[in-house]
Amino acid sequence: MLENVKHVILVLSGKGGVGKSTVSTQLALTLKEKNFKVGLLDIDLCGPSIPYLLQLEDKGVHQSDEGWVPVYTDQEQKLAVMSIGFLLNSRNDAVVWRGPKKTAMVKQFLTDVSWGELDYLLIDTPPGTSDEHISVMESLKGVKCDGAILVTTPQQVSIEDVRKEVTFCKRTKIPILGIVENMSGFVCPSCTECTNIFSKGGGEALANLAEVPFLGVLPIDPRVGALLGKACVKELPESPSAKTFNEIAEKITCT
Ligand SMILES: Nc1ncnc2c1ncn2[C@@H]1O[C@H](COP(=O)(O)OP(=O)(O)OP(=O)(O)O)[C@@H](O)[C@H]1O
Ligand code: SF4
Repeated sequence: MLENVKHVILVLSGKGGVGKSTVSTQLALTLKEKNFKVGLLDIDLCGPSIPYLLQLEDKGVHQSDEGWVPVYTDQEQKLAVMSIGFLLNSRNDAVVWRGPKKTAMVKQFLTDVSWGELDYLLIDTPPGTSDEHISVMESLKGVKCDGAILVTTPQQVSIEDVRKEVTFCKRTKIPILGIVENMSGFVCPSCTECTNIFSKGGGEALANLAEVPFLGVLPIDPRVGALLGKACVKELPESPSAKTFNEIAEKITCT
């Protein structure tokens, strides 16, 4: 139920493993730190990683008269989370479903979860432009979707895939809020020097080419990978990643 959800934002990536779930999770935690009421919906049915990234793997959802009650990360109920991972018996269980069943599940997530009042609902999608994306777009018809954040890494192959996502968004008329370049350089844990392992600036170049906003760069920072449930902006406030997460949150919340 999205009636009382003010803003819906999709997080997309063309390729797997580029850090889309990390960006979704940290963005949700950043918005929570800024005192917004936030929801995080993980519709990556085959590889749900949000329960792990938020250390909620032992949690389950239950049904109420109003629908599925999401899992809250905190007592004040400022961050609500829903994932297929909460419905599986074990983290080793796999979802081996065909398209129509996946589509039905995604629709159910959008219609049957009792989100309550939310300022922002972030939807972490599976990589690519598959059934799940298309069904989310269909289910979101009539719902105000603010747009999509596209996550890429600096390598050419990832940039090419995100280019397809740009085309997908334009075709399905989803506004693009901007592109984030993740794993852009490596922050050494010993001296915090940032070294560019791969080429840099591909995400920004693509953003310029596609005429969409560039939201910023996030370096590979082992400290960020290890945060698991903790907000980067709170735990590592001086880090380059915290700066970028704050900037992205500001850009999103002022539109
Ligand atoms: N900026 C970063 N610094 C350090 N580690 C990172 C960073 N971004 C992502 N990671 C790590 O890389 C791995 C993959 O990230 P994540 O699960 O967010 O990717 P994804 O794009 O959502 O993958 P999937 O294909 O499962 O959807 C995780 O172990 C995560 O902790
Ligand atoms: S980045 Fe810093 S700590 Fe890491 S190897 Fe280089 S100089 Fe040493």
